[in-house]
Amino acid sequence: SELDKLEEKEQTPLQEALNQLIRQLQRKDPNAFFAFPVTDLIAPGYSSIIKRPMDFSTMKDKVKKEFYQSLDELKVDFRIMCENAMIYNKPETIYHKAARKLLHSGMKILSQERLDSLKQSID
Ligand SMILES: COc1ccc(Br)cc1-c1nc(N)nc2[nH]cnc12
Repeated sequence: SELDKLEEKEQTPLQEALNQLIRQLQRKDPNAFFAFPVTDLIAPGYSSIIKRPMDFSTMKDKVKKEFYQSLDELKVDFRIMCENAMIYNKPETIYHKAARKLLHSGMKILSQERLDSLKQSID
């Protein structure tokens, strides 16, 4: 019914774990450079250089739509997001540096040990 469509769907344990991880990762992006998609207006030619754009808002949308079947799939998108910034932006730029730093801290948050123990809590 119309009401059913409006009512929020219950989050699955996987969705809760994914959203928790995204919150932890976003805290490592204080400038919010990775909060929303990069546009060609912000970064000229971006869409012709970067084949797989990714950002935190897109990750959250994928969680909501249950596109992620595992925690590891989030790790793939996170790495792509950081690598995109290091491909498009030259090493001396603040965006390249922010991406390298974010990737480094994010890989700790998404370490195999952390994901394995989170997986236990989901099963
Ligand atoms: C959403 O992107 C931005 C938002 C605000 C501001 Br200021 C810069 C960016 C941005 N700019 C560039 N050149 N490369 C990026 N990689 C990820 N973010 C960016």
